[in-house]
Amino acid sequence: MGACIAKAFSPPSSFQESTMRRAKITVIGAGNVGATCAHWCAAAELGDIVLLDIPQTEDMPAGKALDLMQSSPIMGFDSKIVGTTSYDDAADSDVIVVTAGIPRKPGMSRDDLLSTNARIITSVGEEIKKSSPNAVVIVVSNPLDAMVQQMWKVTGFDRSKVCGQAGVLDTARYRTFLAMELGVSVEDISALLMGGHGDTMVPIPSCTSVGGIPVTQLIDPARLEEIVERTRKGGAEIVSLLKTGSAYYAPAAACAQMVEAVVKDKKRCIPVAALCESEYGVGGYYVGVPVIMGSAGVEKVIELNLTESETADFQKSVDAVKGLVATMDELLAG
Ligand SMILES: NC(=O)c1ccc[n+]([C@@H]2O[C@H](COP(=O)([O-])OP(=O)(O)OC[C@H]3O[C@@H](n4cnc5c(N)ncnc54)[C@H](O)[C@@H]3O)[C@@H](O)[C@H]2O)c1
Ligand SMILES: O=C(O)C[C@H](O)C(=O)O
Repeated sequence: MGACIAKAFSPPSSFQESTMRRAKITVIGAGNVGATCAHWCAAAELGDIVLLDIPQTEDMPAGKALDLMQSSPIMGFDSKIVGTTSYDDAADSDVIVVTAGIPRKPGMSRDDLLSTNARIITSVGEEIKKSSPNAVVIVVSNPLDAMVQQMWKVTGFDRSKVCGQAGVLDTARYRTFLAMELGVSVEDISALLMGGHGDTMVPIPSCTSVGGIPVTQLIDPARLEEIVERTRKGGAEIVSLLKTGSAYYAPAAACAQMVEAVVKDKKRCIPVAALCESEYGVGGYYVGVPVIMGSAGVEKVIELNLTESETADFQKSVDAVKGLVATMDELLAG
């Protein structure tokens, strides 16, 4: 009888000592956006995931990580997910998504989060600098453009390694509304929005098409402006519906797309909050622009020829970001 019992599987040592390793993805902030981002990244098997939150949350990150792991046999993924409150577990991450911070509630603007979240980003940035000096850092916390600027300043990382998620989400909202308007597949809509993650975001109609057809041939200017306006206020629309916080499914999916661009070196051409120096004459601020994103992070900022009115709107958006960064610097100095 004993001879029939199979021996416990013991992999050959070459299996155990494999030098291949999966990407290490850390998501900081295990709340709505963070946990959902971990979910999308695991489901797409982008790498092994560390879900990190503050010590006050005690076992919450471990609970969410274990719950996610237990979905793996059903969903069919082998990513490992660890929940923690210690940066030791996040050491030497390849990609870090930062969702730490408070979300807004109805009646608040993203800018109302500035003071609290700037302090949170400062402390998170100091930990990242120590524990994962080679990571590509994708900031999500709001107000986005100021938070990513602060993360870059605190870590001192190369500008290619620190970026912000906003444009992928804003563009996805725009594509969703255009598809709803035209009754076509979202997959056939290609669009670009630039500028800050706020009410001043700038649509670029010459870069918006439906199955290759310029959108301006399918939707009249007045209706298109209404759709753009709904997109600009897309975050507030979700906040007013949810009442307890802000959007997370689409934002988390947007983060996962950026993580995928890095871990698979996809060279995606997507809108990202990137540090623009001479580009677009911005002079050292983070703002949403089209970039090439791959394993090195933001590998190139693409400079477009904008029309006169697009340039004026983009400048207005950049000025709003500069004003917010100045206020943040004063708050942090005070
Ligand atoms: N850029 C975007 O497109 C976008 C989209 C959605 C949300 N957001 C922003 O993302 C942030 C998170 O939103 P949410 O809905 O996940 O909020 P949430 O409250 O559900 O989760 C935030 C988590 O961050 C944690 N946290 C706080 N301080 C921390 C620290 N120092 N270190 C680690 N973790 C910390 C909290 O404990 C909490 O679990 C908000 O600022 C929100 O405005 C941005
Ligand atoms: O609107 C918010 O506060 C969250 C996020 O920036 C969004 O656009 O959904």
